[in-house]
Amino acid sequence: MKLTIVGTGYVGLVSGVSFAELGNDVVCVDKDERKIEQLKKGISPIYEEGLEPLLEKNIHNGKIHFNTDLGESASDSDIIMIAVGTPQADDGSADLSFVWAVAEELGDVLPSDKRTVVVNKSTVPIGTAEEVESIIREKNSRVDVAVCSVPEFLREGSAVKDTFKPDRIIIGTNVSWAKERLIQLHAPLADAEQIITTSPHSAEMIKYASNAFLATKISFVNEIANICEAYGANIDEVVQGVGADRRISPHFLNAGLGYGGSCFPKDVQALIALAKDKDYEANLLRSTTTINATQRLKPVEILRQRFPEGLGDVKVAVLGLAFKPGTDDMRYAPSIDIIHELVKAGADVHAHDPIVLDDAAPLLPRAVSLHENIEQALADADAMVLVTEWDAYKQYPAADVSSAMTGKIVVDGRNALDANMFKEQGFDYYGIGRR
Ligand SMILES: NC(=O)c1ccc[n+]([C@@H]2O[C@H](COP(=O)([O-])OP(=O)(O)OC[C@H]3O[C@@H](n4cnc5c(N)ncnc54)[C@H](O)[C@@H]3O)[C@@H](O)[C@H]2O)c1
Ligand SMILES: O=c1ccn([C@@H]2O[C@H](COP(=O)(O)OP(=O)(O)O[C@H]3O[C@H](CO)[C@@H](O)[C@H](O)[C@H]3O)[C@@H](O)[C@H]2O)c(=O)[nH]1
Repeated sequence: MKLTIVGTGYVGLVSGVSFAELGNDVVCVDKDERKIEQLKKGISPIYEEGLEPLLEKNIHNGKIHFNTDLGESASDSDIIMIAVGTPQADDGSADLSFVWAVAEELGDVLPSDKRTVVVNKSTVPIGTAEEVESIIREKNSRVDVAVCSVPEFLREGSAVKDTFKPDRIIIGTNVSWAKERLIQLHAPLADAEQIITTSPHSAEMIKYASNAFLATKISFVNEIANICEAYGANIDEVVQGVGADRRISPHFLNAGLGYGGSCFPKDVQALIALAKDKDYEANLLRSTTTINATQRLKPVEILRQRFPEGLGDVKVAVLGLAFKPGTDDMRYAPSIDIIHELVKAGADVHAHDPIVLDDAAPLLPRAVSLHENIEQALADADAMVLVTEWDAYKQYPAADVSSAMTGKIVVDGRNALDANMFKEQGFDYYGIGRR
């Protein structure tokens, strides 16, 4: 099939490369000329395992092309996917201006003599597919188009794997020819029972509900971890016991510094705003966000207690800047808030990340020192705070941490370190819900 994908962020690029790998002819379009120039050379603008080899291979095979102009491929495509950003607006709702702009453009370029499926892959409020279709039809009343919702569920850091091994594919449309075409496109990726067809409204809600549930699961386990701490119970043992109930499952129950990234924070806010538009107060989701905002500052709270005289001149090594391992994405990363708070309190902060340093700098206070190797960040530190659980940190010997640092305080914000190893080295170890 011939596909055009609009937007080459995580979703557009990973989908484009994956559908090309499956034998489709793909054109990825982005307004960002610099990105398109890089992509034409096989350079991925994002760090994502397994993406660049697939990109190079499919450029070489001629299955994927890149363009800044939507018009060139749109008139010839069987399916056009919208994968542009839907960031958070000031009132918490989803800012749909990029989606509306693409809809306007599609109204100008879609042909009247060919059936085109337009797919919304971006995460958007209920009713957006309908609205995109009316914008297109207002511009061209003779157009033969069906606008559908096929939300994306990939995770950063495992995006390629998730695309080729999805738990489910949601196809939201009430138009039978569009449904058939979309089932045919996605069939190589999933078993028939994994392909769930719904109305566009339900598909749009499935995406928000999935992210809101997962975010709430994280805030739930963090709340339980905080209560564990107060009473001396251990969250690892508690999760093992709770997660053994198959109705709950042990997955996505890692206590830590809460969720960050480009999706959960904005999507939970967008769902709260969507409910409010219909006069419904989403109280559970509000609690999810409140717990999350407090949780990320736990390391600062712990250090304040350890240094009651204040953090002035206390040297703190912060390990990990990206919002999670396996990505260079800094969007809503806990490290940003933690470092800002530490610097505000007068601490001398030295940070490290194996992937993201230069791109992180503009988001951090100027006073922070960024280091390319772990040893430099740890040198003479009074305390170490692990923010992102990169393998490099998990594998770093406690004895080496001990010899590099002056102090003996370690705050393991992701419960990723071996507490006993650190205790054996004489450290005061602080985990989340585990001591
Ligand atoms: N990042 C993820 O892991 C993920 C996963 C699932 C769903 N989503 C959702 O998918 C959507 C895209 O997310 P992302 O992280 O890939 O986005 P992103 O913001 O990283 O990238 C979007 C791209 O779209 C381009 N763009 C904007 N307007 C354009 C236009 N009119 N024409 C052509 N290109 C245009 C931008 O230049 C940018 O390169 C969002 O709604 C997001 O919530 C993201
Ligand atoms: O048990 C857990 C699991 C995750 N996290 C945190 O939650 C955030 C999100 O993690 P993850 O879901 O792995 O990454 P994302 O790439 O943000 O993916 C989420 O957001 C995407 C965008 O909508 C969806 O497509 C995915 O299905 C959904 O998992 C990160 O900060 C993690 O550190 C925890 O604190 N505890």
